Amino acid sequence: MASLPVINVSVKDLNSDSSSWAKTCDEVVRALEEYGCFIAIYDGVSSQLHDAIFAASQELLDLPYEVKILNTSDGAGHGYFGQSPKNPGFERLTIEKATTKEGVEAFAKLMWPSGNDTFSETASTFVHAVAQLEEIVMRMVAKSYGIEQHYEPFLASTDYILKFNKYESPKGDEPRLGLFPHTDKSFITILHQKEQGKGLEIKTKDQKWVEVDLSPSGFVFMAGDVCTAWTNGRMEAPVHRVMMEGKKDRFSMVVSSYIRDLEIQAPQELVDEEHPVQYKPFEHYKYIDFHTYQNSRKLRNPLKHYCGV
Ligand SMILES: O=C(O)CCC(=O)C(=O)O
Ligand SMILES: [Fe+2]
Repeated sequence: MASLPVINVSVKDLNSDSSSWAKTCDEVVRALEEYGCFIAIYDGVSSQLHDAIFAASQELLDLPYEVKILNTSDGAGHGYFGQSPKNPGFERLTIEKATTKEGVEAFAKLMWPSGNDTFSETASTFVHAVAQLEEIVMRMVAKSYGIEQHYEPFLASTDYILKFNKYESPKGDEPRLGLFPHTDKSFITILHQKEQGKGLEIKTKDQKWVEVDLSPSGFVFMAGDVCTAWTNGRMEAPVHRVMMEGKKDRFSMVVSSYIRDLEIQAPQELVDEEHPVQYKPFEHYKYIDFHTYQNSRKLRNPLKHYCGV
């Protein structure tokens, strides 16, 4: 059975010599062009931080329902999700603007009226470390495509959201859908999981589901729809879902990036006769609004529908 490429992007290994860096750039681009994602091995999240973020997740998800539903969102369609008859056994809380002190502290205050410094510090350290992974990999992509000067402005205009996901194990012996198939509406999404095991599945270009057996040191690095548009279709956001099997609940952490203030448009370097422009320029948050308010879930390809040429 096919499996996703595994690529070491640990800072300590990459800095050692530049030929390994160039080789890793190639691997990253090839994986993202072929699968829209890969498994990154990354040393920026220590095992202590791994344990701390999942302890924080447990503490958060253990809060009473009346508290968790205070996590609302008026824009990006995130906020609390849970106890839905359509998607039983799935629960999620979301911190918006999670790389900012205000974002994390406002969330913590909502959940724990007198604040929760340990939680805030852990969430903040984790999201910064994962954002660093995104930057490392996207610099490789930008360098390989010769579009570094187009990537640079994104760095100052990126919002990160942090999601805490819980999937209950199925009641009987039958596997159960934990999260319906979708592509992410982000620029990039990075996924991390508490314990070794399966759950996440990725659809390949030949329409086969690949099970992702993720280790606690692995991160699934995934292109979102906005990356598809920006790379002029070279890196397609993969359709993915969660399937639950066995007796254990599954916990995952997801960091997604959103580009504000800038128009999303493929750089000229990625447009030529062989690669005519595929998407009209658009704003990321307007695309999110479209997704939130126009019920785009029914569409087979929301990005094409929204801004396809
Ligand atoms: O928990 C997972 O592995 C997948 C989550 C996901 O696809 C999402 O939050 O968009
Ligand atoms: Fe997703």
